[in-house]
Parts: sequence; C-alpha cells; structure tokens
Amino acid sequence: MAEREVDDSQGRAARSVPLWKMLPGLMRDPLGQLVALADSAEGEILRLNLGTVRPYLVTEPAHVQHILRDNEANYTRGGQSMLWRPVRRFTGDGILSDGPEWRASRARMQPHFTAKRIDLLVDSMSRAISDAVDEFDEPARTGRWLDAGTELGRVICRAISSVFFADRVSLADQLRIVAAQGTIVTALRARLLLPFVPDAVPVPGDRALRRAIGVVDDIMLPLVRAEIANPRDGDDLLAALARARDEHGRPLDERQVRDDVVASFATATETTYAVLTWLWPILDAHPEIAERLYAELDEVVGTDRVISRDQLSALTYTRSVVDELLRMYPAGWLVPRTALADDVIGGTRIRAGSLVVVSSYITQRLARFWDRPDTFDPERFRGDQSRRSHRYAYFPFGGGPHQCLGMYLFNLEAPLVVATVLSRYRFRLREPGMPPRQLAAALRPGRPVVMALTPVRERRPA
Ligand code: HEM
Repeated sequence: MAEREVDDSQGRAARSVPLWKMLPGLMRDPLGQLVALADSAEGEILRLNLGTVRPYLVTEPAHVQHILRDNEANYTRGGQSMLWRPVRRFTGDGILSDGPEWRASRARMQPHFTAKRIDLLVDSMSRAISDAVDEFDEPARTGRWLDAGTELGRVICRAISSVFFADRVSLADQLRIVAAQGTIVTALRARLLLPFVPDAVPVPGDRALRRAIGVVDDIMLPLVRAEIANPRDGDDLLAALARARDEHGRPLDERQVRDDVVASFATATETTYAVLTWLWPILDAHPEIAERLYAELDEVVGTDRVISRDQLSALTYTRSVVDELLRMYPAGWLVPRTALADDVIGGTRIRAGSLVVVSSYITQRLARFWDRPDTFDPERFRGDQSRRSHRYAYFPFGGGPHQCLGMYLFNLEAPLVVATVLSRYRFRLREPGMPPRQLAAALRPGRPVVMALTPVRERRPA
C-alpha cells in the first residue's frame, strides 16, 4: 500500500501512500479511511499521493503541536494554501489570512473575545437565547416539523449578534447571510477537493459562490460605509473596527472592516450551527445519555426560563456532552498549512512549499489516544478521565497563535443553547439514524436534521 521515497538529505523521507489505490474506500467514507490510515501509521507522517498534489498527513499530537505552535512561523495559511485560498475569496486578507495583515487583524479583534469579556455576556446572552427558544412553543404545541439547522441558525444569530453588530443588522438580514454562508461552504467543496486547480479555471460551484458573496456584500458594505462615515461608541465588533486605526494612525478601509466582521461572524455561526446540528441524531441514538442530560437539566434548570451564571456552572454533564460533540464532530476539522522552509518533524523530512494537513477529526479518533474512539461517551470529559495524554490529542479549536478566536464565545453559547432547548422540550427525529458527514469547509451533517418538539411541562409565566 505504501512506498518509501528515496532521499538522502536530513531526516528520512515520508512514507508515500498512493491514495488512488484506496479510491473505492475513499469515495465511500473518506474520513473513516483517513483515520484507518493514520491508525495503521502509528504516528508516522505520511505523504498522500494524489497525483499532482502530495500533502503530508500529520496526525501525531506532538507533531501537530510542532506545526500549530512550536514552529508555527514555518507553516503558513497564506499563499496558495489548500482551503484558505478559496476561503479568502469570501473572507478577504484579514483574520483568516496570515502574515502582517493577519497579525494586525488579530491584535484589533482579540480584546473582543477574551474570557473576561465573554464572561460579561452570560446574562444578556442567556436572555437572548431564552427569547429565541420561546418561538418553539408554537411548533411544539402543533407538532410541526422543524429543520434543526435553520432553527439553530436563528437561535445562534439572536445569541451572538450583539457581539458582532449590535442591532445594526436585522435578524432577517443575518439569516440571509447565514443562508449565503451555507451556499458558500458547499460551493467551496470543489475547490477543497481539487486544490491543484488554479482560480482562473472554473469549477462547479463558482457561480453560486459569487452570487452568495454578492448577497453578503449587499447587506454588509453599505452598513460598513455608514459606520465609517459616522463612527459610533458601541462595543460591538463592527463599531470598534469602524473606529479603529491602523499602525500608521489611519482609519481602516471599508474592505478591511467588512472582511473581519464577515469572517468572524461566518466562522462563529457556521461552526456552532454545524456542531449543534449533530447533537440531535447523537442523543436519539444514545437514549441513556439523553436521559442523563435531561436529569441534570431537570435538577439544575427546572422550570426557569433564563439560565443563570450559577446554573450554567452547575451544568457539568451538559458541558461534557458538548466537549464530546467537539471531539467526534469538530466543525473546523481541516487545518491545512504550507511549509515555507524544509523542516524535520519526528525524524521525517518536510519539503519547503508542500502542503501539510492537520485534522482534529483524525487525531481525535486515533485508537492509540482514545479508547473506543467511535463511541460517543461524554464520560471521557468528566473528573479524572478528562486528563489528556497530550494537549494536542484534543484540539477542536486549533492551537498556537491562530487558536480559535471564538473559543470562549462558543463555550458560553453552546451549553446555554443546549440547556435552554432541552430543559423545555423533548424531540423526535423524522428520520432516525446518523446522517452522513458532508466534507465541506465545516463538518456538517450531509442531510437536513428534521425534528418535532414536545413541551416537557407547562411553562411558568415570564
Ligand atoms: C464549534 C465551534 C468552533 C470550532 C470547532 C472552531 C474551530 C477553529 C479552529 C480549528 C481554528 C484554527 C484555524 C487555524 O489554525 O488555521 C479557528 C480559528 C478561528 N475561529 Fe473558530 N471555531 C469555532 C467557533 C468560533 C466562533 C464562535 C468564532 C467567533 C468569533 C470563531 C472565530 C474564529 C476565528 C476568527 C479564527 C481565526 C483565528 C486566527 O487565525 O487568528 N470560531 N477556529
């Protein structure tokens, strides 16, 4: 199955895996095949031979740490990197790029997303989520089917919009942006799967991508222009970036503001939506875990509408369910880089200019680091068991200087959404069973998750 390249320079050459030989399995279950390959390599770095593109597949936690943190300067997201080049058509050259533009964006945005800053949002976010979840009362009474993804999109927008644009973008426009992002994520699949095709050569999805970017720009650009012309005092990201100055003391141009607000809103909604949509089929498939979760919610939240800070801290099982969701379905499953200079990792030589692929999905399912890796088991994240063998055996939010900016936001928002919905309603899926995984920029379910809700009990008046 694998051949070793001949190389007499420093470090040994990576074992080359001719992926075309595995094509039938790869077509059926690409991620499953890559996990099996990584398991059999026992930590060795592999070179996946896809013909014109030959990425290194790096799965060992210590090697992941080398790329994302210890020698991160050698591994860039800039240039022609897989995933990032097509993503930048939508998000521009700011926070999702690399080099000086990224550094400047990160420095401007970081203060908005610190643990301390996010902690101040507990009460307002909990209220916003409660108000959004109130809208399930009617479909729960009538038994109407709901698309979990669409409904979660609405709840998530209500939860986080104040962080991004105060009340400047209506819920309807936010939902149009979220829908356009869905089109973009899917339209980018061809570029993701065909990283060697230059931008000038059209691939399926290009037209849908352009149209969807147009939808976002039609909403955001006039707004950004108006904010720059008349800066506000607000502490939302849009107001702050519209007031910001670059290192020469000049205001940012409208493109810079648009790119960073759009990039962070898109990553915030897309990832949260993707992870939480997996929750329903998972709970449906594991009634004992669902019961345990309901018991905690019953005890801690009871009939309260708005979850308090103390209640949130007491929701430890809910937290573990979310952590385990992030292990098995990490939305940011693919973290590619391009090596700038030759390097040696664990004795294997990495050649300058080549693509290096790190994947939380693969590492978080390695049998050497995870007992029963394909079993959903929140107990892994409880008490003593939560001690990891290696920091980078679990890295749903990446690591090093590019570590997810929204980690604290997600860690606040996700348990609040889960607890608010499931303390009030039980659900029934229209189509039981786990959906296939859609390999797009985020790891989404490959079919809609449709469900009906029923109220747990009569609600206490507000
Ligand atoms: C389930 C939730 C989320 C997951 C799994 C996730 C995952 C990730 C990962 C793996 C990275 C590292 C990318 C890299 O190293 O190249 C990242 C970066 C990033 N994430 Fe998240 N993310 C999530 C939620 C959010 C939220 C809520 C926000 C809202 C602000 C956000 C904003 C960002 C941004 C702006 C970056 C780029 C940071 C940088 O390069 O400096 N993410 N995320």
